[in-house]
Amino acid sequence: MLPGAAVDQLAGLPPAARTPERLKQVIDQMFALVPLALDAAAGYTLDAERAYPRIARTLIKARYAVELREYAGRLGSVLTAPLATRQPLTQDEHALLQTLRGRLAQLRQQMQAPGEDNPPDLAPVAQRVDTIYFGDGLRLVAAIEQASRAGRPYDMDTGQLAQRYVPTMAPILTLRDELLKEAQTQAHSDHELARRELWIAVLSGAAILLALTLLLLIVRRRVVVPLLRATRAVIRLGNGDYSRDPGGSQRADEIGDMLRALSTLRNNSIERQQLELERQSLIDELRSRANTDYLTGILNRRAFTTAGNQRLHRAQQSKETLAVLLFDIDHFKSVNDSHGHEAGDQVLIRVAAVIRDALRDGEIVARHGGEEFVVMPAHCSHEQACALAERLRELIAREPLTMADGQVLRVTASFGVASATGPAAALDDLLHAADLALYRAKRKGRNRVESAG
Ligand SMILES: Nc1nc2c(ncn2[C@@H]2O[C@H](COP(=O)(O)OP(=O)(O)OP(=O)(O)O)[C@@H](O)[C@H]2O)c(=O)[nH]1
Repeated sequence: MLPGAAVDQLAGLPPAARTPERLKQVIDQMFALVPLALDAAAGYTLDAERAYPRIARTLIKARYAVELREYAGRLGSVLTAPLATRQPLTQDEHALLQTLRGRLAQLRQQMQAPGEDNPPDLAPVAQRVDTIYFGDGLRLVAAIEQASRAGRPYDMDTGQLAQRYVPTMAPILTLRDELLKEAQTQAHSDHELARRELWIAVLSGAAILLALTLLLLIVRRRVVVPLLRATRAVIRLGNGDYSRDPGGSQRADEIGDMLRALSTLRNNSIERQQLELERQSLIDELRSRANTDYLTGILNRRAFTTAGNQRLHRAQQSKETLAVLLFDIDHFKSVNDSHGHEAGDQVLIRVAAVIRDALRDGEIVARHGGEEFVVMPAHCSHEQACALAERLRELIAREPLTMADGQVLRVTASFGVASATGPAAALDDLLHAADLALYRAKRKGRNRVESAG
C-alpha cells in the first residue's frame, strides 16, 4: 500500500483505533520513501555537478539542505505518535531521535565547511537556519523529550507540534532554494563565459586562418612565384635561350640579388654568344678567304686541289670518269701592255664570271694561277668534257668585255681537256695531261680545244 493511502486509512479510523503501533507503522512507511527521494535528488545533483564542475560545491550544499530538511521532518515525525497517543517515547524512539540529531549535526557541519566558493550573501540565510531550526526547532524537540523522560504530560498535541515545529524548518528550504538559485546563476554566468570564450576562440581561429592565408599569398607572390620565375630563367639559360630577362631586379632582398645575378648571367651569356658568333663568322670569312681567289672571287688553286682530290676519290670509288678542263687566256700580256694592268684584272674578273655563270651546281671552277683557269665538271665523260670546253671557249670569245674606260674588248682562250677512270688516277697527272693538251692548243693557233691522249 502506498504511504498516502495508509495515512488516509488511518485518518478514517475512530481515534480509539489509532494505536501508537499503527501510527508508527504509517509514519515508517512514509519515511521509507525518504532514501528514495534523497537518492533521486542526489542523482540529479550529481549529473549537474558533472556538467558544471565549477558549481559542484554549491550543488552539494543544496543537496545537504534537502537532506537536512528530510531528516528534520523525520525528527519531528518521531514525536508524532507519542504526542498523538500521549505516551512517553520508547527507548527506540529516544535512540532514533539521538541518531537523527547526530545526522542533522553532521549535515550542519558539512554545510558550514569553509570554502572560497561560499557565497557571502547566503550567510544570513544559513544563520537563520542555525538560529531558527537548530535553535528553536531542536529546543522544542528537546523539551518534549525531557517531558517524556520525566514522565510529565506533554504541553502540546501533534497539531500544536506541527504548528510550532514545521515553521522552524522553513529557513532550511529557503537556504536550499537560495543555494539552487546561486548554482543556477553561476551556471548561467559560466555558460555566458563559455559562450564568450567560444566566440573569442572562433574569431581568433578565423583571424589566424585569415592571417595564414594572407601570409601564404604574400609568400607565394614574394617568394614562390619569383623562385619559379628564376628556375624557369635558369632552365632557359641552360638551354641557351637568352630571349627573356628574368625581371625582378628592382627587389632589395636576396631573391632580388639572385634575379639580378641571373640577369647578369644572361647578359654575359648574350655577350659571349655574340662574341662566339663574331668569332665563328671571322673563322668562316678567313676560311672562305683562304679558299677564294682575291681578284675573281672564285676558288683559288689551293681550294681546287682539296676539292679536286675529294672529287677524284669519290669518282674512284664509283668508278666514274673524272675530267679536267684547263684554259688560258690568249695573248694576255698584250692586254696588260695595251690597256694597263687594271684592265687586265677586269678581263680576268669578267672571264671568271662568264665561266661561273655557265656552269651548273657541283661543277668546280678555280683560278689556277695568272691568267689560267681550271674547270672540273661533275659526272662527265671525256667527250662531254670536250663538248663543255668547246661551249666555254665560244662563250669567252663571244663575250664583249667592257673596260672601266668604256672600251670594249674581246678575248679568246685555249683549252686542254684530260680525263681519267679507275683507281690509279691522280690529280697532278690529270692536270699535267690537261696542261700538255693546252700547250698543244696554243701551238696550234690558240682559241681552240685540245684533248689529252
Ligand atoms: N693584269 C694581270 N696580269 C697578269 C696577272 N697574272 C699574270 N698576268 C700577266 O699575264 C701575262 C702572261 O703572259 P704570257 O705568259 O706571256 O702569255 P700570253 O701573253 O697570254 O700569251 P699566250 O699564253 O702564249 O697566249 C703576263 O704579262 C703576266 O704579267 C694578273 O693577275 N693580272
